[in-house]
Amino acid sequence: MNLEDLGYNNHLETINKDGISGDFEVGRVIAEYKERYTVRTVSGEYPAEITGNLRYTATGREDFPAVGDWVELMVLDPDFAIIHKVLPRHSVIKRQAVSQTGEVQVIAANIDVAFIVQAVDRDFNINRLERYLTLCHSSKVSPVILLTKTDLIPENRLTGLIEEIQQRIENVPVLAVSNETEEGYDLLLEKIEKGKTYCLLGSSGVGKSTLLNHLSGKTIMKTNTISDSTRKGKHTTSHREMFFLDNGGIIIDNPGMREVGIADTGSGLETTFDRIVSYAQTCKFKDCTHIHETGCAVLEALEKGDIDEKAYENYLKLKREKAHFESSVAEKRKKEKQFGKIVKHYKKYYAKK
Ligand SMILES: Nc1nc2c(ncn2[C@@H]2O[C@H](COP(=O)(O)OP(=O)(O)OP(=O)(O)O)[C@@H](O)[C@H]2O)c(=O)[nH]1
Ligand SMILES: [Zn+2]
Repeated sequence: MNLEDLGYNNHLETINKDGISGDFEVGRVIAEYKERYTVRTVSGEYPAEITGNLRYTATGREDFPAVGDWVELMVLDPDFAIIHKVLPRHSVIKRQAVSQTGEVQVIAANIDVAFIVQAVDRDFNINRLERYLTLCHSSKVSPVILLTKTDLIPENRLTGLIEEIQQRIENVPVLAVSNETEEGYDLLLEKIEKGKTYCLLGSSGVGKSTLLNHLSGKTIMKTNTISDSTRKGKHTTSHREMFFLDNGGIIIDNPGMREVGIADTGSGLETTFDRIVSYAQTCKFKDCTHIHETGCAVLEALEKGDIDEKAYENYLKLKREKAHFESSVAEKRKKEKQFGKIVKHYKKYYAKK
Protein backbone atom coordinates (compact mmCIF):
# COMPACT_ATOMS: atom_id res chain seq x y z
CA MET A 1 0.00 0.00 0.00
CA ASN A 2 1.40 3.42 -0.93
CA LEU A 3 0.49 6.81 0.50
CA GLU A 4 -2.00 7.53 -2.29
CA ASP A 5 -3.83 4.30 -1.41
CA LEU A 6 -4.10 5.64 2.11
CA GLY A 7 -5.63 8.84 0.78
CA TYR A 8 -2.60 11.10 0.57
CA ASN A 9 -3.11 13.75 -2.11
CA ASN A 10 -1.85 17.02 -3.55
CA HIS A 11 -3.82 19.02 -1.09
CA LEU A 12 -1.98 17.39 1.81
CA GLU A 13 1.29 17.92 0.03
CA THR A 14 0.64 21.67 0.00
CA ILE A 15 -0.49 21.98 3.60
CA ASN A 16 2.43 19.89 4.78
CA LYS A 17 5.06 21.70 2.81
CA ASP A 18 7.58 21.48 5.65
CA GLY A 19 7.95 17.82 4.78
CA ILE A 20 8.52 14.95 7.15
CA SER A 21 11.59 15.05 9.35
CA GLY A 22 14.28 12.39 8.98
CA ASP A 23 13.60 9.76 11.63
CA PHE A 24 9.85 9.79 11.27
CA GLU A 25 7.37 8.03 9.07
CA VAL A 26 4.05 9.44 7.98
CA GLY A 27 0.96 7.34 8.60
CA ARG A 28 -2.78 7.55 8.90
CA VAL A 29 -4.79 6.85 12.03
CA ILE A 30 -7.21 4.05 11.15
CA ALA A 31 -8.65 3.28 14.57
CA GLU A 32 -8.90 4.96 17.92
CA TYR A 33 -9.34 3.42 21.35
CA LYS A 34 -8.98 5.27 24.61
CA GLU A 35 -5.91 7.34 23.80
CA ARG A 36 -4.44 4.45 21.85
CA TYR A 37 -4.38 4.33 18.11
CA THR A 38 -3.77 2.06 15.17
CA VAL A 39 -1.70 3.78 12.49
CA ARG A 40 -1.20 2.52 8.99
CA THR A 41 1.93 3.48 7.06
CA VAL A 42 3.37 2.23 3.77
CA SER A 43 5.34 -0.34 5.75
CA GLY A 44 2.52 -1.76 7.89
CA GLU A 45 0.04 -1.27 10.69
CA TYR A 46 1.14 -0.28 14.19
CA PRO A 47 -0.39 0.19 17.61
CA ALA A 48 0.62 3.66 18.67
CA GLU A 49 0.54 6.12 21.52
CA ILE A 50 1.17 9.82 21.61
CA THR A 51 4.21 11.47 23.17
CA GLY A 52 3.87 12.95 26.62
CA ASN A 53 4.66 16.31 25.13
CA LEU A 54 1.72 16.10 22.74
CA ARG A 55 -0.53 15.15 25.64
CA TYR A 56 0.56 17.96 27.93
CA THR A 57 0.53 20.68 25.33
CA ALA A 58 -2.95 19.73 24.11
CA THR A 59 -5.48 22.43 24.92
CA GLY A 60 -8.50 20.26 24.12
CA ARG A 61 -9.74 17.11 22.42
CA GLU A 62 -9.11 18.68 19.06
CA ASP A 63 -5.35 18.49 19.55
CA PHE A 64 -5.38 14.72 19.93
CA PRO A 65 -5.20 12.43 16.90
CA ALA A 66 -8.49 11.24 15.44
CA VAL A 67 -9.37 8.61 12.88
CA GLY A 68 -8.41 9.91 9.45
CA ASP A 69 -5.56 12.02 10.77
CA TRP A 70 -2.16 12.06 9.15
CA VAL A 71 0.53 11.79 11.78
CA GLU A 72 4.28 11.70 12.06
CA LEU A 73 5.38 8.72 14.05
CA MET A 74 8.43 6.77 15.06
CA VAL A 75 8.11 3.01 14.81
CA LEU A 76 10.05 1.54 17.72
CA ASP A 77 9.11 -2.07 17.09
CA PRO A 78 6.29 -3.89 15.27
CA ASP A 79 4.09 -3.59 18.34
CA PHE A 80 4.81 -0.06 19.30
CA ALA A 81 5.01 3.30 17.66
CA ILE A 82 4.98 6.82 19.02
CA ILE A 83 3.00 9.62 17.42
CA HIS A 84 4.77 12.91 17.92
CA LYS A 85 2.81 15.18 15.65
CA VAL A 86 -0.62 15.49 14.06
CA LEU A 87 -0.29 17.00 10.59
CA PRO A 88 -2.60 19.89 9.64
CA ARG A 89 -6.13 18.73 8.75
CA HIS A 90 -7.96 19.74 5.61
CA SER A 91 -11.29 19.01 7.26
CA VAL A 92 -12.48 17.92 10.66
CA ILE A 93 -15.93 16.76 11.68
CA LYS A 94 -16.75 17.62 15.25
CA ARG A 95 -19.70 17.78 17.52
CA GLN A 96 -20.31 19.10 20.95
CA ALA A 97 -19.58 16.42 23.49
CA VAL A 98 -22.54 15.48 25.62
CA SER A 99 -22.75 17.46 28.86
CA GLN A 100 -19.41 19.18 28.43
CA THR A 101 -20.22 22.67 27.33
CA GLY A 102 -17.74 24.15 24.94
CA GLU A 103 -15.78 20.90 24.71
CA VAL A 104 -15.85 19.41 21.25
CA GLN A 105 -15.38 15.83 20.18
CA VAL A 106 -13.61 15.11 16.95
CA ILE A 107 -15.51 12.52 14.96
CA ALA A 108 -13.11 12.17 12.05
CA ALA A 109 -10.45 14.13 10.20
CA ASN A 110 -9.47 14.66 6.58
CA ILE A 111 -12.82 13.57 5.19
CA ASP A 112 -13.90 14.47 1.66
CA VAL A 113 -17.50 13.29 1.73
CA ALA A 114 -19.82 12.33 4.59
CA PHE A 115 -22.72 9.96 4.07
CA ILE A 116 -25.52 10.96 6.40
CA VAL A 117 -27.12 7.59 6.99
CA GLN A 118 -30.76 7.33 7.98
CA ALA A 119 -32.97 4.27 7.91
CA VAL A 120 -36.36 4.70 6.27
CA ASP A 121 -38.25 3.18 9.16
CA ARG A 122 -38.60 4.84 12.53
CA ASP A 123 -35.22 6.53 12.28
CA PHE A 124 -36.35 8.85 9.48
CA ASN A 125 -36.33 12.48 10.59
CA ILE A 126 -35.65 15.52 8.40
CA ASN A 127 -34.86 17.78 11.35
CA ARG A 128 -32.03 15.44 12.23
CA LEU A 129 -30.85 15.43 8.61
CA GLU A 130 -30.56 19.22 8.82
CA ARG A 131 -28.61 18.87 12.05
CA TYR A 132 -26.12 16.51 10.41
CA LEU A 133 -25.93 18.79 7.36
CA THR A 134 -24.93 21.66 9.63
CA LEU A 135 -22.24 19.42 11.08
CA CYS A 136 -20.93 18.69 7.56
CA HIS A 137 -21.11 22.26 6.34
CA SER A 138 -19.30 23.62 9.36
CA SER A 139 -16.62 20.97 8.79
CA LYS A 140 -16.14 21.75 5.09
CA VAL A 141 -17.15 18.20 4.19
CA SER A 142 -19.55 17.52 1.31
CA PRO A 143 -22.70 15.74 2.45
CA VAL A 144 -24.61 12.95 0.72
CA ILE A 145 -27.85 11.67 2.25
CA LEU A 146 -28.00 7.89 2.31
CA LEU A 147 -31.27 6.17 3.14
CA THR A 148 -31.07 2.53 4.23
CA LYS A 149 -33.43 -0.40 4.83
CA THR A 150 -35.47 0.43 1.75
CA ASP A 151 -36.62 -3.22 1.72
CA LEU A 152 -38.84 -2.40 4.68
CA ILE A 153 -41.14 -0.03 2.80
CA PRO A 154 -42.96 -0.09 -0.55
CA GLU A 155 -41.38 1.76 -3.45
CA ASN A 156 -43.95 4.56 -3.61
CA ARG A 157 -43.37 5.30 0.07
CA LEU A 158 -39.64 5.62 -0.64
CA THR A 159 -40.30 7.98 -3.55
CA GLY A 160 -42.48 10.03 -1.19
CA LEU A 161 -39.75 10.24 1.45
CA ILE A 162 -37.16 11.33 -1.10
CA GLU A 163 -39.51 14.05 -2.39
CA GLU A 164 -40.12 15.18 1.17
CA ILE A 165 -36.37 15.53 1.71
CA GLN A 166 -35.81 17.36 -1.55
CA GLN A 167 -38.54 19.85 -0.81
CA ARG A 168 -36.71 20.97 2.28
CA ILE A 169 -33.11 20.23 1.41
CA GLU A 170 -31.83 21.46 -1.92
CA ASN A 171 -28.57 20.60 -3.66
CA VAL A 172 -27.67 17.58 -1.55
CA PRO A 173 -27.63 14.23 -3.35
CA VAL A 174 -29.94 11.56 -1.95
CA LEU A 175 -29.17 7.85 -2.36
CA ALA A 176 -31.14 4.87 -1.10
CA VAL A 177 -29.97 1.32 -0.43
CA SER A 178 -31.07 -1.92 1.10
CA ASN A 179 -28.43 -4.00 2.80
CA GLU A 180 -30.79 -6.96 2.53
CA THR A 181 -31.16 -6.98 -1.24
CA GLU A 182 -28.14 -4.78 -2.03
CA GLU A 183 -30.40 -2.67 -4.19
CA GLY A 184 -28.90 0.77 -4.75
CA TYR A 185 -25.33 -0.40 -4.12
CA ASP A 186 -24.35 0.25 -7.77
CA LEU A 187 -25.25 3.94 -7.55
CA LEU A 188 -23.56 4.23 -4.17
CA LEU A 189 -20.33 2.66 -5.46
CA GLU A 190 -20.37 5.09 -8.38
CA LYS A 191 -20.17 7.93 -5.86
CA ILE A 192 -17.10 6.47 -4.20
CA GLU A 193 -13.84 7.54 -5.85
CA LYS A 194 -10.35 6.13 -5.52
CA GLY A 195 -8.16 7.90 -2.97
CA LYS A 196 -11.01 9.88 -1.45
CA THR A 197 -12.04 9.51 2.15
CA TYR A 198 -15.67 9.06 3.20
CA CYS A 199 -17.35 8.67 6.53
CA LEU A 200 -20.67 7.31 7.71
CA LEU A 201 -22.63 9.45 10.13
CA GLY A 202 -25.86 8.35 11.70
CA SER A 203 -27.71 6.91 14.64
CA SER A 204 -27.06 3.50 16.06
CA GLY A 205 -28.73 0.62 14.23
CA VAL A 206 -29.28 2.28 10.86
CA GLY A 207 -27.10 -0.29 9.09
CA LYS A 208 -23.70 1.40 8.82
CA SER A 209 -21.66 -1.64 9.83
CA THR A 210 -23.76 -3.98 7.71
CA LEU A 211 -23.20 -1.73 4.72
CA LEU A 212 -19.45 -1.64 5.30
CA ASN A 213 -19.31 -5.40 5.74
CA HIS A 214 -20.99 -5.84 2.39
CA LEU A 215 -18.98 -3.21 0.55
CA SER A 216 -15.65 -4.47 1.76
CA GLY A 217 -16.66 -8.04 1.06
CA LYS A 218 -15.68 -9.43 4.40
CA THR A 219 -17.10 -9.58 7.86
CA ILE A 220 -15.15 -6.93 9.62
CA MET A 221 -17.48 -6.10 12.38
CA LYS A 222 -20.06 -8.19 14.05
CA THR A 223 -23.55 -6.91 13.67
CA ASN A 224 -26.42 -8.29 15.59
CA THR A 225 -30.09 -8.52 15.07
CA ILE A 226 -32.16 -5.75 16.47
CA SER A 227 -34.89 -6.91 18.73
CA ASP A 228 -38.09 -5.65 17.23
CA SER A 229 -39.64 -4.55 20.47
CA THR A 230 -36.85 -2.24 21.56
CA ARG A 231 -35.10 -1.46 18.27
CA LYS A 232 -31.82 -1.48 20.10
CA GLY A 233 -28.86 -3.21 18.49
CA LYS A 234 -27.12 -5.73 20.73
CA HIS A 235 -23.76 -5.05 19.22
CA THR A 236 -22.81 -1.50 18.57
CA THR A 237 -19.65 -0.14 17.07
CA SER A 238 -17.43 0.80 19.96
CA HIS A 239 -14.65 2.52 18.10
CA ARG A 240 -14.07 4.15 14.77
CA GLU A 241 -12.34 2.34 12.01
CA MET A 242 -11.21 2.95 8.50
CA PHE A 243 -11.77 0.56 5.64
CA PHE A 244 -10.10 0.35 2.26
CA LEU A 245 -12.43 -0.74 -0.51
CA ASP A 246 -11.44 -2.66 -3.65
CA ASN A 247 -12.26 0.34 -5.83
CA GLY A 248 -9.74 2.48 -3.91
CA GLY A 249 -12.27 4.37 -1.81
CA ILE A 250 -11.60 4.79 1.90
CA ILE A 251 -14.49 4.72 4.39
CA ILE A 252 -14.64 5.52 8.07
CA ASP A 253 -17.34 3.98 10.21
CA ASN A 254 -18.46 5.86 13.26
CA PRO A 255 -20.15 4.68 16.37
CA GLY A 256 -23.82 5.54 16.27
CA MET A 257 -24.54 8.90 17.78
CA ARG A 258 -27.41 9.58 20.06
CA GLU A 259 -26.84 13.28 20.31
CA VAL A 260 -25.34 15.51 17.70
CA GLY A 261 -24.71 18.80 19.44
CA ILE A 262 -23.96 21.66 17.11
CA ALA A 263 -20.31 22.68 17.40
CA ASP A 264 -20.39 25.41 14.82
CA THR A 265 -18.73 28.77 15.14
CA GLY A 266 -18.56 29.30 11.39
CA SER A 267 -21.18 29.38 8.70
CA GLY A 268 -22.36 25.75 8.69
CA LEU A 269 -25.84 26.65 9.83
CA GLU A 270 -26.16 29.42 7.23
CA THR A 271 -25.09 27.06 4.44
CA THR A 272 -27.62 24.46 5.54
CA PHE A 273 -30.46 26.98 5.62
CA ASP A 274 -29.27 29.17 2.75
CA ARG A 275 -32.82 29.65 1.56
CA ILE A 276 -33.89 31.22 4.84
CA VAL A 277 -30.64 33.16 5.11
CA SER A 278 -31.08 34.69 1.67
CA TYR A 279 -34.53 35.99 2.65
CA ALA A 280 -33.06 37.28 5.91
CA GLN A 281 -30.81 39.61 3.97
CA THR A 282 -33.77 41.79 3.09
CA CYS A 283 -35.25 42.03 6.58
CA LYS A 284 -35.87 45.62 7.69
CA PHE A 285 -33.66 45.30 10.77
CA LYS A 286 -30.09 44.12 10.56
CA ASP A 287 -30.35 42.23 13.85
CA CYS A 288 -33.76 40.76 13.00
CA THR A 289 -34.50 37.59 14.98
CA HIS A 290 -37.17 36.58 12.42
CA ILE A 291 -39.60 35.87 15.22
CA HIS A 292 -41.82 38.95 15.63
CA GLU A 293 -40.30 41.95 13.84
CA THR A 294 -42.18 44.05 11.35
CA GLY A 295 -40.61 44.06 7.92
CA CYS A 296 -39.15 40.57 8.47
CA ALA A 297 -38.66 39.01 5.04
CA VAL A 298 -38.36 35.55 6.55
CA LEU A 299 -41.77 35.77 8.22
CA GLU A 300 -43.25 37.12 4.99
CA ALA A 301 -41.80 34.22 3.00
CA LEU A 302 -43.09 31.84 5.64
CA GLU A 303 -46.56 33.35 5.33
CA LYS A 304 -46.50 32.93 1.56
CA GLY A 305 -45.30 29.36 1.87
CA ASP A 306 -41.94 30.08 0.25
CA ILE A 307 -40.17 28.79 3.33
CA ASP A 308 -41.09 25.47 4.88
CA GLU A 309 -42.49 25.92 8.36
CA LYS A 310 -40.71 22.93 9.87
CA ALA A 311 -37.42 24.03 8.33
CA TYR A 312 -37.98 27.48 9.84
CA GLU A 313 -38.61 26.03 13.29
CA ASN A 314 -35.60 23.76 13.07
CA TYR A 315 -33.48 26.70 11.91
CA LEU A 316 -34.44 28.74 14.97
CA LYS A 317 -33.78 25.80 17.26
CA LEU A 318 -30.33 25.09 15.82
CA LYS A 319 -29.55 28.81 15.80
CA ARG A 320 -30.23 28.98 19.55
CA GLU A 321 -28.04 25.94 20.06
CA LYS A 322 -25.26 27.48 18.04
CA ALA A 323 -25.46 30.71 20.04
CA HIS A 324 -25.24 28.70 23.24
CA PHE A 325 -22.23 26.79 21.93
CA GLU A 326 -20.49 29.98 20.86
CA SER A 327 -20.98 31.60 24.23
CA SER A 328 -19.71 28.53 26.08
CA VAL A 329 -16.63 28.47 23.83
CA ALA A 330 -16.05 32.14 24.61
CA GLU A 331 -16.48 31.41 28.32
CA LYS A 332 -13.99 28.55 28.13
CA ARG A 333 -11.42 30.73 26.35
CA LYS A 334 -11.85 33.43 28.97
CA LYS A 335 -11.25 30.93 31.76
CA GLU A 336 -8.18 29.55 30.00
CA LYS A 337 -6.84 33.05 29.60
CA GLN A 338 -7.40 33.83 33.27
CA PHE A 339 -5.68 30.60 34.24
CA GLY A 340 -2.81 31.44 31.90
CA LYS A 341 -2.42 34.78 33.68
CA ILE A 342 -2.30 33.13 37.09
CA VAL A 343 0.36 30.69 35.90
CA LYS A 344 2.38 33.54 34.44
CA HIS A 345 2.10 35.49 37.66
CA TYR A 346 3.37 32.56 39.73
CA LYS A 347 6.21 31.87 37.33
CA LYS A 348 7.31 35.48 37.67
CA TYR A 349 6.95 35.35 41.43
CA TYR A 350 9.02 32.20 41.79
CA ALA A 351 11.61 33.38 39.30
CA LYS A 352 12.28 36.35 41.57
CA LYS A 353 12.82 34.15 44.62
N1 LIG B 1 -34.24 -4.92 6.79
C1 LIG B 1 -33.01 -4.39 6.84
N2 LIG B 1 -32.27 -4.53 7.95
C2 LIG B 1 -31.03 -3.99 7.97
C3 LIG B 1 -30.51 -3.29 6.86
N3 LIG B 1 -29.27 -2.84 7.19
C4 LIG B 1 -29.03 -3.26 8.45
N4 LIG B 1 -30.08 -3.96 8.93
C5 LIG B 1 -30.18 -4.56 10.27
O1 LIG B 1 -30.19 -3.52 11.24
C6 LIG B 1 -29.45 -3.89 12.40
C7 LIG B 1 -28.39 -2.85 12.75
O2 LIG B 1 -27.41 -2.78 11.72
P1 LIG B 1 -25.93 -2.30 11.96
O3 LIG B 1 -25.22 -2.42 10.67
O4 LIG B 1 -25.31 -2.98 13.13
O5 LIG B 1 -26.16 -0.77 12.36
P2 LIG B 1 -25.07 0.35 12.68
O6 LIG B 1 -25.55 1.59 12.04
O7 LIG B 1 -23.71 -0.09 12.29
O8 LIG B 1 -25.16 0.49 14.24
P3 LIG B 1 -24.02 1.00 15.26
O9 LIG B 1 -22.84 0.10 15.07
O10 LIG B 1 -24.65 0.87 16.61
O11 LIG B 1 -23.72 2.41 14.91
C8 LIG B 1 -28.92 -5.28 12.10
O12 LIG B 1 -29.80 -6.20 12.68
C9 LIG B 1 -28.97 -5.38 10.61
O13 LIG B 1 -29.13 -6.71 10.17
C10 LIG B 1 -31.32 -3.16 5.69
O14 LIG B 1 -30.96 -2.54 4.67
N5 LIG B 1 -32.57 -3.74 5.74
ZN1 LIG C 1 -36.27 38.72 9.77
